[in-house]
Amino acid sequence: MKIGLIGGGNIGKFLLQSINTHKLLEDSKIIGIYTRNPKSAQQLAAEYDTAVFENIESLLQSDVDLVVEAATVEVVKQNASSILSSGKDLVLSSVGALSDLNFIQSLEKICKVNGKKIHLPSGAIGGLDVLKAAKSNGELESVSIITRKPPQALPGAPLDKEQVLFEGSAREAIELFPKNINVSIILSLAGLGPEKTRVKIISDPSIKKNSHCIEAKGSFGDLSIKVENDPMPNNPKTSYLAALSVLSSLKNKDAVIQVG
Ligand SMILES: NC(=O)C1=CN([C@@H]2O[C@H](COP(=O)(O)OP(=O)(O)OC[C@H]3O[C@@H](n4cnc5c(N)ncnc54)[C@H](OP(=O)(O)O)[C@@H]3O)[C@@H](O)[C@H]2O)C=CC1
Ligand SMILES: O=C([O-])CC(=O)C(=O)O
Repeated sequence: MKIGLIGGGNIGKFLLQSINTHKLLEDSKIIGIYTRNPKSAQQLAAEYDTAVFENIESLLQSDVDLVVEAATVEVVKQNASSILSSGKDLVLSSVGALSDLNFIQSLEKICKVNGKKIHLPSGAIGGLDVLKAAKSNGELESVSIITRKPPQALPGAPLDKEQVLFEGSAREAIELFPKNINVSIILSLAGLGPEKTRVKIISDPSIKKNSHCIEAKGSFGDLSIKVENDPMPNNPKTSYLAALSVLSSLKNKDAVIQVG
């Protein structure tokens, strides 16, 4: 599989290392990278044996089979349609871009017309399998997530005391914290949607890990799950698990035996 990568930050570099250097994905290679800063694209290309796409247009015209986005919510909003229309599958890190039902429906249409797929990794959380099963008979009643991060990972957080920075719906949360709460949107997509998914974001100077506590109720019973994530070394906003989940999506996307 020929992969094109957008974004050369934490997740992008992790994928370059895992796929191009350590060859963890059989018969696959990241053949080119597009990122905002051309200098850093050149450096990454030299270090990880890949090419540079000067712009999105050249990525679209290339022969990559699949594009992995590891950039921003905005990049997905601007480019997802043209990537799928150009005949490439898409794997998203910035799943927060899919908080708008109309946008999802328009992408779905493009996928159907072009025979393409969008893969949404579970990111920095777990429990999506439970929510999908629980809502299959329409009897999932409530879903919430409490995200707790160190203040260095959150915009506008005080360094000296714990503070609730946000409480509301997943739709509002991703508008205000697009780099921090993509998890609430993947949770919404598996469960009750972005209006009905309750979110609390807490800045906590006493912790080093990014934790996500998910609770759900329905006719199945109760779910309570806590993930305590080590952050990526260079970006405390991003949990290591988020990067691993993108690699896992790539590994499993064509598996003949699907788990979960
Ligand atoms: N689903 C989930 O659970 C999680 C999702 N995420 C999301 O995944 C995405 C990637 O995360 P991470 O790797 O940590 O982020 P980083 O900030 O480390 O890297 C982002 C990369 O995207 C590039 N970029 C920014 N804007 C553009 C643009 N307009 N066009 C092209 N490239 C651009 C940046 O370039 P430059 O270096 O020039 O700024 C940088 O290389 C983020 O949106 C993040 O919020 C993160 C964690 C969990
Ligand atoms: O990495 C995390 O713990 C969560 C995160 O940043 C996001 O969902 O955007």
